[in-house]
Amino acid sequence: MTKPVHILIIEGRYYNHIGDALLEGATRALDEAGATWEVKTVPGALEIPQVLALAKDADLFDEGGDRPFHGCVALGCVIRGETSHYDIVANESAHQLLSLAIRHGIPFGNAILTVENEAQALARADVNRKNKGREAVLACLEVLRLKRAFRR
Ligand SMILES: Nc1c(NC[C@H](O)[C@H](O)[C@H](O)CO)[nH]c(=O)[nH]c1=O
Ligand SMILES: CC(=O)[C@@H](O)COP(=O)(O)O
Repeated sequence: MTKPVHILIIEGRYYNHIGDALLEGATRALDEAGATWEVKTVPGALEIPQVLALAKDADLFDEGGDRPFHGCVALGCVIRGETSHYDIVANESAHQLLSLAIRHGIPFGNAILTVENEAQALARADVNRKNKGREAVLACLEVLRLKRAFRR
């Protein structure tokens, strides 16, 4: 029997209520796909690429492993403040995550919201509205499907 797809969710919890909604959307989508997952929680978006790098260094994406991860989904929310810090957190988190994903062939879906205000964040996290947690899961699973197809 083939093992179910196993996904590493790394979530930044800078805004807890937004995080709850993103995680609900992501895990529901994984359930529907018959996938399993493990969640690692960090304070903010800038810690998410660090954890993905550490997981890669620990060989957790190695298909030969006992319980490898087949992909990664990042959840988080960056809301613009008064200073330029927003640009660093928003751009660096996305850039570093994509770089790691591409360099190491890790199927990856990004639901780190980058928004102007809380209302925009709520609309995008809410499972009954834009449901970006789900969108990131579906993107990750689609890249995994293509990765496997390329190897055949
Ligand atoms: N302002 C936001 C942050 N900032 C925190 C950083 O991500 C990081 O935790 C801190 O600089 C310590 O290294 N993080 C978010 O996820 N969202 C924000 O809006
Ligand atoms: C995106 C952020 O880091 C943000 O919360 C920072 O706010 P500020 O620019 O007002 O310090």
